[in-house]
Amino acid sequence: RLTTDFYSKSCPRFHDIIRDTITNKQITTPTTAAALLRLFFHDCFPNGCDASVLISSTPFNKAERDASINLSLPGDGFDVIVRAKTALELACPNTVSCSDIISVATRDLLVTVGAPYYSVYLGRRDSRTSNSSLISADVLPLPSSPISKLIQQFEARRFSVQEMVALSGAHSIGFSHCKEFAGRVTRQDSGYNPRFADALKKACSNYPKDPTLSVFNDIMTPNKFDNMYYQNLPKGLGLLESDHGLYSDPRTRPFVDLYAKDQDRFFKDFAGAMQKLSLYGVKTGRRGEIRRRCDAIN
Ligand code: HEM
Ligand SMILES: [Ca+2]
Repeated sequence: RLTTDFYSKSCPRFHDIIRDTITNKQITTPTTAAALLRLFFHDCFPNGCDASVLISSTPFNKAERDASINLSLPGDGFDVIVRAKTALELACPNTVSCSDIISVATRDLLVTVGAPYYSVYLGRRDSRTSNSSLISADVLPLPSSPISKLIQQFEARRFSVQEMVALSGAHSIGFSHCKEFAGRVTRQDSGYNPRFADALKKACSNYPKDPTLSVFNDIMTPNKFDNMYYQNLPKGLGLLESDHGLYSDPRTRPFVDLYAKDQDRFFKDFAGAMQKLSLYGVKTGRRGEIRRRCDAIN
């Protein structure tokens, strides 16, 4: 029941306003694209794309964004949505949902860093709840999880093994904090390229004292969305254990090889999987609301 032209009458400048907002933000803060992409994943994957991750906690409710796995979600992802919502409320009050804004802003930011375009269907409504306890029941993938567990988590949401590998291409941009992979750096059987392991040891040597230390997910082309992520994996240049696992496991490796060789195929499959992710568990009609502010239920 969602349509691509949902706001064409009620808010004709919808797409222009989002594009202006994300362009300004990405120029001043080039980490925004990766920040919002991860935020979008953490909104959609647990309970559907309903902007539940944007809700702030109150004295009576600990919200999703304060679940421990979400504490590292970068502020710039939240900020770009606040900016777009503010501009859209001025142009078309009480009309555009926060979940539609996240979906389109993510797509538009991805395009600015070189990712393929895909249409985003619109008409989502926003959740009326957000509860951190839902997130702690490990519904989001952990870098230390075995590939079998990751496959299960994606298949439980009707994403195939191939779609999981394509979506993991998101790690073509952005960075990870040292604590997410530091344990792997000192292991002999880590699968890291030895020179890469040495560089990581150096980069992270002070991480217990400085938890902000982080490393690019794709050391070769960190700010460009491309298939380099897959080319890195066979060389031992995958940063997270879960990245490396996609290459070492026979169920996922054929897709890593495919995408490493064929960027067009990767782009086609990534675009399809992102469109599918953006439709996962969406709420329409009375199951949701158009939030007036993205960080609070009406
Ligand atoms: C397959 C299982 C996955 C695991 C285990 C995983 C895990 C992680 C971890 C631990 C980080 C580092 C976070 C930090 O230190 O701040 C990260 C970063 C990131 N993840 Fe994933 N992720 C997975 C799949 C995905 C998917 C499907 C997407 C999007 C479609 C995604 C998008 C991102 C992005 C864009 C970043 C960089 C964030 C930034 O630079 O601010 N990840 N991921
Ligand atoms: Ca959600």
